[in-house]
Amino acid sequence: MSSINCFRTAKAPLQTFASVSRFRYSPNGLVSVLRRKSSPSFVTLRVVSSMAYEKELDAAKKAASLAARLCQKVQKALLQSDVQSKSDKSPVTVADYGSQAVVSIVLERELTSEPFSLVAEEDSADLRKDGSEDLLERITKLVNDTLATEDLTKAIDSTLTTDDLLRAIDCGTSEGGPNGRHWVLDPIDGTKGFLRGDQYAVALGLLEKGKVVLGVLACPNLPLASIAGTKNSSSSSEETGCLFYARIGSGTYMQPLDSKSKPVKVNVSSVENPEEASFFESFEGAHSLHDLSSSIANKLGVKAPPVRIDSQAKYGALSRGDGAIYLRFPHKGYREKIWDHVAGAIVVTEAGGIVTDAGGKPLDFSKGKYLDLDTGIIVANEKLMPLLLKAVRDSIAEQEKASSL
Ligand SMILES: Nc1ncnc2c1ncn2[C@@H]1O[C@H](COP(=O)(O)O)[C@@H](OP(=O)(O)O)[C@H]1O
Ligand SMILES: [Mg+2]
Ligand SMILES: [Mg+2]
Ligand SMILES: [Mg+2]
Repeated sequence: MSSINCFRTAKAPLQTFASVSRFRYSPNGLVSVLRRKSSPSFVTLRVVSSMAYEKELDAAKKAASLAARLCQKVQKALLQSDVQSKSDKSPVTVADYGSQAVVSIVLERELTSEPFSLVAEEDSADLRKDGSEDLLERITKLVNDTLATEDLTKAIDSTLTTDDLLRAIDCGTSEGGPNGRHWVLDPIDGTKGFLRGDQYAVALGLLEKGKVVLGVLACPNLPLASIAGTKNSSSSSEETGCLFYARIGSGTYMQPLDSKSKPVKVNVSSVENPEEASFFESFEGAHSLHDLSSSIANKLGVKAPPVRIDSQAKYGALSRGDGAIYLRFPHKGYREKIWDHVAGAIVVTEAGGIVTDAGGKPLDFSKGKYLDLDTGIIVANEKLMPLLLKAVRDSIAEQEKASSL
């Protein structure tokens, strides 16, 4: 077992190190593992910096909050004509495109010093088709109005043209992958929830060499108060609008979306007895096998009915302990996208939760746009996870046996 002198900043110049192998996470921030040429078994962990990604996080919070402001405006005035159905039949709205443009413009202006790679859900193909001119004008106006409400460090020298808008939307065509730095954006996660007037989120994360290093979730319709015990949170009349954010090694925080009031550090539920636990799942039965989730919950001994809400707002609610478990089992053949989970995953893990696939493997965001995983995604705290994994295994085995008869 190689001895590791933890967290001493490497004194020797880098060339004496044979290799700087993969990054590791530590309470002190991102560390790199350095192996000396002279004694490869002796490694030095170098704290890359406990303040790593601070300016990226500030930019991400600003971008997601501004994009959420645009979405709130559209949701309020949502006209049926704003709903376009993309070739893949999922409804896409003016706000989806506007939100993606705002995020890429703000990130590019706030982080000028580095190459900018964005993996995002939307692209401009439908907006470039004949007959989309009016829609394009409306989105451009919406984005200009939204940007004008914020003093960006690099002021926008002139209002955006429709070409600028298309370019901003198409910034998001990176494929991601295991090398370098990639922003990952879902401009509106939970489009169906958005159209229904329920939960949705602007979800923005950052990958460094395939690992999530920061995430922001802007959840305009999520109540600031806990939604524990509610069925799907949309009936609440309390103050709504939450911004969750997390940076590797630095915990998860939540603040009201529209105010500068002090953020509070949040932690996942500490429930150890499954009978006292509650679980979250997709509102949409088309997105997750509700019967499998309920059989797992029964096996686990969970008494409370599921809380069904749209989008990664579920990860935000879990990070502050509103529920203890999240179960997501897509129907056969569906491939999860990384933008549906990057931001939510780190918001939960930095709040003390565990996010894995149904086989207990951590999610691998380094393989491009898709998450190839075993069956589904499960989230719980450290105490419940072993029990949950067993209940998942047993339920899936039962279902496979029943379907083979
Ligand atoms: N058949 C399916 N199975 C699982 N997820 C699906 C799905 N069809 C769409 N989704 C994804 O589920 C996301 C919403 O998650 P949730 O079900 O938790 O609300 C959608 O994000 P968008 O709304 O950004 O398209 C979409 O990417
Ligand atoms: Mg979609
Ligand atoms: Mg999504
Ligand atoms: Mg989306």
